[in-house]
Amino acid sequence: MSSMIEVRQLQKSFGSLDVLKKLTFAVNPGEVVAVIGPSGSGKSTMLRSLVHLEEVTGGSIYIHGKPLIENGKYAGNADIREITATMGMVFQHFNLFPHLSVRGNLELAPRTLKRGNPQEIAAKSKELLSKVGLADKADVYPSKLSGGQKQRVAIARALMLNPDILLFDEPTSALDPELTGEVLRVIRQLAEENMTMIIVTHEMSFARDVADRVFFMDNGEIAESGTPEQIFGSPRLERTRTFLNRD
Ligand SMILES: Nc1ncnc2c1ncn2[C@@H]1O[C@H](COP(=O)(O)OP(=O)(O)OP(=O)(O)O)[C@@H](O)[C@H]1O
Repeated sequence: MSSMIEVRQLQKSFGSLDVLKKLTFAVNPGEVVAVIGPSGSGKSTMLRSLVHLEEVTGGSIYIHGKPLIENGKYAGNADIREITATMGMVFQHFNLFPHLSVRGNLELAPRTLKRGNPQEIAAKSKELLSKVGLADKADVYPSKLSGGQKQRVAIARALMLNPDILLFDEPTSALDPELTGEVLRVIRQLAEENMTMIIVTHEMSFARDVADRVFFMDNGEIAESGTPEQIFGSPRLERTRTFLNRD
């Protein structure tokens, strides 16, 4: 089985600050990986590097075995837009376009990339809004939605291009506590449907429940990785335990 995504020796520096220090990992199809770790450990930068929102300073990224980046350089023969379109990203602050309706937000990327005709794209956006429980909000503008609704729109939007992998950067951190459940339920449902996902989160009980594997990032490295039982249960994992107890 080839990996959905494989990362080798990935490095990222901002000036003299080494934010990612030779990260190496692979995620298999259908796997859910939760990434936890202290603030500033490089979790967001790692996700942003995967989708080409950051220029890395070294290492390689392969998507479905196809090189996106090799030895820090964008692989010449790869169509970066095609490869990164196989990944959907959901941000902490939703990043919806305020001037577009909910449906407009969903349909912009597939229309721009000409993924289907307008009728097909409209049918898909309708289907995905139903999936996240927002069928009645298609014509509403983001400013009229709650944070939980905005994040569910963002998830539906990320699904519009049929991504092979979804990346979540602290999807519930900007939400009032009573709104996190509705977003976590959607993510849990995607996990049950075998969507491959990497989820950066501070929701420890959610990570424990939904993840097949947990990465504990510390200071630009994956300090520990293992099943939720190993990460959350083992007294051996000293650094992780200190972090979990502090949180
Ligand atoms: N554009 C940038 N320029 C300079 N430094 C940056 C930039 N983006 C991130 N950093 C630094 O990189 C380090 C890692 O940041 P990153 O946001 O990836 O951490 P994180 O683990 O996601 O933290 P948090 O949990 O607070 O979101 C931090 O020290 C941060 O200040």
